[in-house]
Formats: sequence, C-alpha cells, structure tokens
Amino acid sequence: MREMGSAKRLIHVVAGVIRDVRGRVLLARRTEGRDLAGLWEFPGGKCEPGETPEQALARELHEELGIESRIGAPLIRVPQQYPDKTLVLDVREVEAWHGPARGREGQALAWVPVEKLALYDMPPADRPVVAALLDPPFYAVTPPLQDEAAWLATLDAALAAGLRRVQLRAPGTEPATWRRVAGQAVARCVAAGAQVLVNGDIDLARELGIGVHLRAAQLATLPARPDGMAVAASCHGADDLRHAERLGCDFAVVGHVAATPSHPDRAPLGWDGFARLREHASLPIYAIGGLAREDLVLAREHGAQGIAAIRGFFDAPVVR
Ligand SMILES: Nc1nc2c([nH]c(=O)n2[C@@H]2O[C@H](COP(=O)(O)OP(=O)(O)OP(=O)(O)O)[C@@H](O)[C@H]2O)c(=O)[nH]1
Repeated sequence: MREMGSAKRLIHVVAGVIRDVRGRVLLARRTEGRDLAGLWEFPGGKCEPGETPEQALARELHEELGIESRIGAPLIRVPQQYPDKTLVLDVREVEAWHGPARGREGQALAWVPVEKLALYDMPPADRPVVAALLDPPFYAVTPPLQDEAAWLATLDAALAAGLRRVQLRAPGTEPATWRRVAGQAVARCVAAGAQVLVNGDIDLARELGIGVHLRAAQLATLPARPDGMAVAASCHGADDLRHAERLGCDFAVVGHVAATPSHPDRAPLGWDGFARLREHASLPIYAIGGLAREDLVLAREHGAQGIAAIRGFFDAPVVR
C-alpha cells in the first residue's frame, strides 16, 4: 500500500488476548525509546518472513513474557495508518498458556478486567480491538413503522434473542406517534439491558435519556459532541469519519459494503474499500449494507468490530 508520493512500510503485527483464570486480560506497556512509548498494548510483535501468524505470536510471547502458548481463533484484524507505516494488527485469542508471565524486556504488565480495558491509553489500532472484546457485535436498526404492535413485537423478539444494541429509526413516522412509540421501545430495550440510540434527533434522545445516532449530513454541521449521551454516526467516506472522530463519537457505521436495495444509486464499497477507510480512523466501526449476521467473521477480517443492519434482525432470532 502506498501513500501519494511516499512509500510507507507495511507491517503485519500479531498480538494475543491472554486471559487469566479470573478472565482478566494481559496488557504490556511499551518501553521508552520505541514508537508509541508508554502506551499499553496486547503482547505480540511483527511477523518475520516465512512465519505463520501463529508461529510469530507464539515466538513473541515466549521472547517478551517467557510463556509457552497455544494460539486460538482470530478476534479481529485492524488495518491502520501510522505516520511512518501501514500496519495490520492481527489479534488472536490465546487458547492456552503456561507461565509465569513476566516482562522479560523490562516492560510493565497489567492484568485488566475486560470492562476496564478502555481506561488504558492504547495505540489507535487497539481501540477497535477493545470494542471487539467489549461491545455488542450486532447493531440493529429498526424497520419502518407500519403497525405499532407488530413493530414492538419484533423488537421484543429480537431483544429476547439477545440483541444488545439498537438504533430506533422509522423515517416518515408522524412526530407525536414516533415520540410515543420510541418511548415504549426504550422501556423494552432498557429492561433487556440493551443500549439504545435514536436516529438524528438530539432533543428526543435527551428527552428519552438515550443515545443519538447522527446522520452523515449532521456530522459536518455539528460544532461539538452532544453531551451526556452516547453518540454514534453514519459515515459514507473519509470526510465523514474524520468529522465523527473530531466530535469524539463512540462508534461509527460505515457502508454500504455490499449492494443493497436501499441504495441502488451508489456503488458498494466492497470489503477492500471498507478496509481502506478503516485505516485512517481508530473509531470502532460497524459495517452496513447488504450484510447479515453470518458476515461477522469477514467483517472482523477487514477491521469492522461488528455488523449493522435492518433486515435480518427483526425477522429472525439474533444470536449474541
Ligand atoms: N504488540 C503490539 N503492537 C501493537 C499493538 N497496537 C499497535 O499499534 N502496535 C504497533 O505494532 C508494532 C509492533 O511492532 P513491535 O512490537 O515489534 O515494535 P517495534 O517497536 O519494534 O516497532 P517498530 O520497529 O515498527 O518501531 C508497533 O509499531 C506498535 O506500535 C498491540 O496491541 N500490540
């Protein structure tokens, strides 16, 4: 991969999610004199020529921590541009290991409960990794509202099947009706322990005590992040993502990745196009557009932490 005028190094880095018996995850602190010194990272390092990612990670974990390990399933691969290089951070679960783990290169170590990972200062490529460990993999967008009872019943079914992040959106609904039905939907989501955001309407989000999902067109005009609520954004290109990062959004939705009947006029990004956009942002991103739950593995291979969709969530059971 090249930038205009200047060739950047392309490096493949493998890192491991190592857990102790209490489920805490091991972070290591980058030592002085290296790039990104002082930041916390998942232990690992660069893949050497001729090594498989599994071999490289097992070698790095032995060199850095003195442990023997069995490398497990891929978690996420994050493509990321740094000033001097393009990186793919390829994160694997470490299935089994035996220790004791110690910082053999003078690096500090910390065993961190998963829900506290976001409190640690980490390199940009790690933010989507933490989201892949912590956040719901599916973000469902509600369908148009035709029959209120049926609409709420499909929401109930999706929540009962495990959906934990929902965007309330029903374009074309009369405002008073929407306010009332959205209120009922929020009560259901809260009871199920699901995070809920409403599309576009910051005032309604505040009134209902929920998050807001900004439309792409809102991003450029908004001077600051709406305070006191979760904030997500729809992004179609690099400019939108830059605005979303500037505002400090919690996550973004990028698409459309595959062809979808809702946008017949615009060409799909494809997974490669998606990954190129992802390289420049460190926000956690859900991929959207012609995708289903079954695409989660492919999405994670291209740096998406999850899948967002309308179809597929409200007509079939959701698996967490
Ligand atoms: N091991 C590890 N590396 C990470 C993570 N996140 C992340 O951006 N990186 C980057 O991936 C690269 C890992 O290479 P390395 O550990 O062999 O570090 P290094 O200092 O020799 O790298 P350099 O030669 O590129 O400067 C570094 O540039 C590091 O900043 C992570 O979670 N774990």
